[in-house]
Amino acid sequence: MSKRKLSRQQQWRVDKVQAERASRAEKRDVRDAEKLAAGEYGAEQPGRVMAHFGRTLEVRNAEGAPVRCHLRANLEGMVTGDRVIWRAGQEGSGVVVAREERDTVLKRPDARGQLKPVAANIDQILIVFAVEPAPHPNLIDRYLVAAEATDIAPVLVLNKTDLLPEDGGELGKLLERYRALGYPVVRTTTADEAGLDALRAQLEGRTSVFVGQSGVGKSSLIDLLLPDESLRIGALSEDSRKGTHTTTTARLYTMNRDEVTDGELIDSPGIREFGLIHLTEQDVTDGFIEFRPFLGHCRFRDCRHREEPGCALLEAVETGKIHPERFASYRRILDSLDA
Ligand SMILES: Nc1nc2c(ncn2[C@@H]2O[C@H](COP(=O)(O)OP(=O)(O)OP(=O)(O)O)[C@@H](O)[C@H]2O)c(=O)[nH]1
Ligand SMILES: [Zn+2]
Repeated sequence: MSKRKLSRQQQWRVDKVQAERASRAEKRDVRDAEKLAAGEYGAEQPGRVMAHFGRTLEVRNAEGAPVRCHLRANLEGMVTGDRVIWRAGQEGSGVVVAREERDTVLKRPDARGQLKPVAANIDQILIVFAVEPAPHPNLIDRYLVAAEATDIAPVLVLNKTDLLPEDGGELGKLLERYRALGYPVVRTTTADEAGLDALRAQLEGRTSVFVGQSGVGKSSLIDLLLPDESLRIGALSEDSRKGTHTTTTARLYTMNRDEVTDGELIDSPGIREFGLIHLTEQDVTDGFIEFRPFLGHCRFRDCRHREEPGCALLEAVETGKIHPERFASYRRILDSLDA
């Protein structure tokens, strides 16, 4: 009895809080609508979301300057990288009135395990690995599968090439295998001036994210690419001092060199960990791009490509059209899903 009463009271409180929130949002929307109608906001213009803090967005205007904007109440779920339409208000702030269609979207599971967008309009995922700690080929394949599932182009970045033996070693051979599959491969080292030249060329004119296991040098690379580092680190630590969640939300950085904009990075701790997310068996099969010509050609329609007679994938491995190590890696990733 008392339990039911309590829960009814709780329900009442929840309803009240929600009603108040809706009413506030509605009032703000009415105010916005009035201001828009009264011409208090400027003309519609394009912008890009650089960061977001709840319903407040940092939007980059056409001149590249940041503008603090709020969202109209009917808009939801903006993420860093979104292209938006906004209108300037008074005192340098603005209001976002629409979101443009996304080319791509990167998702991550939230605390409840549901996939949520974290960044949009990314052109390429840079999978960083290093001579030290050496990558397990299985790990590279896992990242590639996760990238293929997003439709964002993956690029392999081998860092710490200063530690590579003269002949390129095993890693050199491994890289050639991925290059033969059609993946771009870029070599970097933070140990010499020209060590990032190839990477810079790959980043030019595109929006990129860096992913990869701990210790491969992601921070070192990003620090060199964004020499305005003190600003970046300052912003992060200031936010964490305030105890907000800002450090975990993604931010878009523009790389400026000699006054020329040569590329954009979207970065956050969550994005760096991308690739170790949950995958389905279908994602894994689709993520091995060289399997594609053989899929659908197995004798049995429900072939799981284990020991089935007439398996087109196993035949392709036999005849050397699929590398046995890639196939073994495929099996290992599938087995890890079952576990
Ligand atoms: N020899 C060599 N060492 C490097 C190079 N790049 C980075 N390092 C070193 O590798 C270590 C790890 O670099 P980080 O940049 O912290 O790696 P990270 O990927 O950001 O690691 P997490 O922050 O753990 O995700 C540091 O001691 C760097 O100085 C390189 O090109 N050559
Ligand atoms: Zn098969």
